[in-house]
Amino acid sequence: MESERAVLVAALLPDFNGNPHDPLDELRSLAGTAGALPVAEILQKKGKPEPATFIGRGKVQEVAEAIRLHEAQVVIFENDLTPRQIANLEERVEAKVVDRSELILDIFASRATTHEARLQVELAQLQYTFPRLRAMWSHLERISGGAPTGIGTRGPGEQQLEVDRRIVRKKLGLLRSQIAEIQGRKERAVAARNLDHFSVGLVGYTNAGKSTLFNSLTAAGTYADDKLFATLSTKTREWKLGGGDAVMLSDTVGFVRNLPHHLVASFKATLEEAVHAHLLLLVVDVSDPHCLDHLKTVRHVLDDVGAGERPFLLVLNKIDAMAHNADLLVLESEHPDAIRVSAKSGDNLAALTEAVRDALHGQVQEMVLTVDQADGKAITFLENRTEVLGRDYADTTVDFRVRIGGNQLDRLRAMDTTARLPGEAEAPPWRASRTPA
Ligand SMILES: Nc1nc2c(ncn2[C@@H]2O[C@H](COP(=O)(O)OP(=O)(O)OP(=O)(O)O)[C@@H](O)[C@H]2O)c(=O)[nH]1
Ligand SMILES: [Mg+2]
Repeated sequence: MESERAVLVAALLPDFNGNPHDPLDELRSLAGTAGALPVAEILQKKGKPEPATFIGRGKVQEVAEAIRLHEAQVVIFENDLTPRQIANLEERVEAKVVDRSELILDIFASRATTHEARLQVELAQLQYTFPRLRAMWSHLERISGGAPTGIGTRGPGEQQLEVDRRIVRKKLGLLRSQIAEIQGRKERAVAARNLDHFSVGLVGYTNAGKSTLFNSLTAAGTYADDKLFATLSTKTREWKLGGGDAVMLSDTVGFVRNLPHHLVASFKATLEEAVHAHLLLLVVDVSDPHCLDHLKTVRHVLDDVGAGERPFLLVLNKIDAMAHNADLLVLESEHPDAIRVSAKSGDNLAALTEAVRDALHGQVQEMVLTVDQADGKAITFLENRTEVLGRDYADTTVDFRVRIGGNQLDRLRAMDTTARLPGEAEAPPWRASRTPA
């Protein structure tokens, strides 16, 4: 299929949070990922958007000329537009107009390979379209010569709109319940797995090399590609660290600046799998001159999904392809424990493995657990699964002094025994297990 020729447009408002030196940098790669060929770029600095067309009248003219000159078929906006603005712009420039959210939704739609991801994208797209139905219809009416323009607004168009709305609402409900069902099943599986294993999540900006790293570390065949959002669904495999140690490693969807709101909402559960990981590997592509911005974005999204406080290791990837990068120096001074690797060549992956192994063993704590003397289940577990350093008998209870791994402790708690940890009843298991007894 031939690429659509695209004119890229950005209105730089005071709250613009992209790259000030190259404001269209990200939109360019998003457009390329969606299969468009950017042929012209138009910028406008503005204090606030024009209500009708977002950019000013003169700029609209410029866009229309660029379309003619470069024989472009589509205009892609860095900004999100209202349905009315899109309709107005399309009329004036005589080409299709797409905004940033639509573009990202489109990419996600083309990438969704699992059932769950397809449902999630469909939900996000419908949610995005829903408030636009009215504008879409009146727009259609206008370009079809203003079909049934009866008195006021109660024409067939309005009835059609109601029907459409009802259909969409029903469909939204159906999608939500289907997704909830899949996710419920998955959550239970993840929870069960996390009790048995130490889990590690790969997170990072899209195209950072997460899947490549995942493949190198687990010798698995996950789809890696030089495209944004190559991975939409979380994949988990065992990662053998050597010396009999193993953790569960998860590959996840990449992040990008200003992810459309609906997309974050419908992918929240997928992103939240990262929340449940015991350790996050935050992968940064240091061959990208904007890697500091990318890291900022990633931390932002992690905060959004409630994973901002998870323990993490910073992984500086693509050191083989690194040019001089001022951002890298900043990163390394702020994160002295960051690990430089090349997922592609395998360089320094041993150091990464070592760091994860440290994190795994760092979880082992010495603590005192009190159990009832009659609680055979707890006592058997402690005797067989932990290193018992001492036993102190009281009337009906016994205090075990043990060295116990965090996941062992979680498992013990899930078994519903009488084992208790003084003063930690309120704390979540993983935080608790890190607090020395
Ligand atoms: N030079 C170099 N390229 C790498 C390295 N690691 C990954 N790449 C390339 O970077 C591109 C993106 O890799 P992926 O592993 O798909 O990235 P990702 O983070 O999974 O991307 P999404 O799933 O889209 O978020 C691919 O073309 C990889 O071959 C590396 O260490 N060095
Ligand atoms: Mg990937």
